[in-house]
Amino acid sequence: MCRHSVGRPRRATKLGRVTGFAPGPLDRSRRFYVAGHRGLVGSAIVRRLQRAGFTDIIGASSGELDLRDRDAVFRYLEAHRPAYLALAAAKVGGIMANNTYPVDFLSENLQIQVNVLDAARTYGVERLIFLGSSCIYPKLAPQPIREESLLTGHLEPTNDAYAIAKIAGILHVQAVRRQDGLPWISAMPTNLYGPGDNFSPTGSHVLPALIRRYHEAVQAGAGSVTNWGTGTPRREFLHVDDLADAVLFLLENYDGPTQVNVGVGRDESIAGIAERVAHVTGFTGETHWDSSKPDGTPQKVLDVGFLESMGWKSQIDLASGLASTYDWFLDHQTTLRR
Ligand SMILES: NC(=O)C1=CN([C@@H]2O[C@H](COP(=O)(O)OP(=O)(O)OC[C@H]3O[C@@H](n4cnc5c(N)ncnc54)[C@H](OP(=O)(O)O)[C@@H]3O)[C@@H](O)[C@H]2O)C=CC1
Ligand SMILES: C[C@H]1O[C@H](OP(=O)(O)OP(=O)(O)OC[C@H]2O[C@@H](n3cnc4c(=O)[nH]c(N)nc43)[C@H](O)[C@@H]2O)[C@@H](O)[C@@H](O)C1=O
Repeated sequence: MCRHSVGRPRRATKLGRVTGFAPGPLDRSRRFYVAGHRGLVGSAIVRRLQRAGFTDIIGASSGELDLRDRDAVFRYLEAHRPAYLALAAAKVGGIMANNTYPVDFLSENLQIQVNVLDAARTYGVERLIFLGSSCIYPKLAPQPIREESLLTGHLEPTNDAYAIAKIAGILHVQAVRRQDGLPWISAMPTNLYGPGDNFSPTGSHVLPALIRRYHEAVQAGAGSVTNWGTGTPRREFLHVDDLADAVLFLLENYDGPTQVNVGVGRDESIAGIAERVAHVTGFTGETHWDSSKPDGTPQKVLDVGFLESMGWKSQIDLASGLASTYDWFLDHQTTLRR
């Protein structure tokens, strides 16, 4: 097994932030593997890396490389030997998909993570970022949610299986840091949206679902739409291009065991979000709520103080992000991936 130690000795602070050690810029000519490069997040990371001048970015679709296949993953890493890796491949879905298929969300994500992280360790990936999700935090964590809230309470039942897989990923990265001294890190994004999202009516997250629903209502001349739940839960939304920027920022500026929250630090009710989407799509009818569908966690907004203390802040406000995502949806309606 290859064991690479990168950088000078480190000293951890309370949040695990490292003092006296700066990871520094990544070498733009070295190979960067973006696992999940066709997804919402992976494709945004590729765009960000290209803009930053990376010249050797690799990826493989799930058809070309099923990351649940351990032998295939090891063969891929052995053949390609990336220096850097962003793990943005996962089984991902909204509240209904998570609630309906918990075994798939637990099992597939554990397999993908364990295979990729083990192979990356074996073949000496020097810098790696693992992506989790804000659902790793307890359902009733104090808001805004700080990184220290991890493992302090019960999870939201609609996504507990997915959350457990993601928590295992965080621990996996921390264990590699402890055992091998590699400067691998984890980031926990809040709810994301943007170009390349999954707009499936049943499988997607709320924003793409509402964009499609309101758009189709306008097209059909419908007088009302019905959304899931009560509309009272509160969520925070980060544009995926901001997340991709944070991913590169963290790889170049952060080296610590604590998973880093990535968000905007502001939330809004789902009913408020629905009003925004109605406005963007030009829908003027009524909105109804189907309370037989799950609300999920009542509120989820991240404390982003840790990331902001390092010098990063989100740039894309929800109004303009929503407008550009709707434009993207209009341009890609006929070629949506789901
Ligand atoms: N979307 C969101 O709101 C949030 C996402 N995240 C995290 O970001 C990461 C990426 O999510 P997102 O981009 O939204 O998800 P997407 O569903 O858009 O993309 C997931 C990607 O994973 C790949 N993938 C899935 N299963 C396999 C497999 N068995 N083998 C190979 N590749 C596979 C897919 O490849 P292919 O296209 O080739 O099939 C796809 O490109 C996840 O870790 C997720 O937890 C975190 C917080 C919020
Ligand atoms: C990112 C995050 O995403 C999921 O958790 P979630 O935050 O609950 O995400 P969601 O976007 O699916 O729903 C947010 C809220 O919106 C309401 N809602 C209304 N109408 C629709 C609707 O049509 N579709 C959806 N999906 N939700 C709707 C819905 O009832 C809920 O109250 C998990 O996958 C979790 O694992 C995870 O990581």
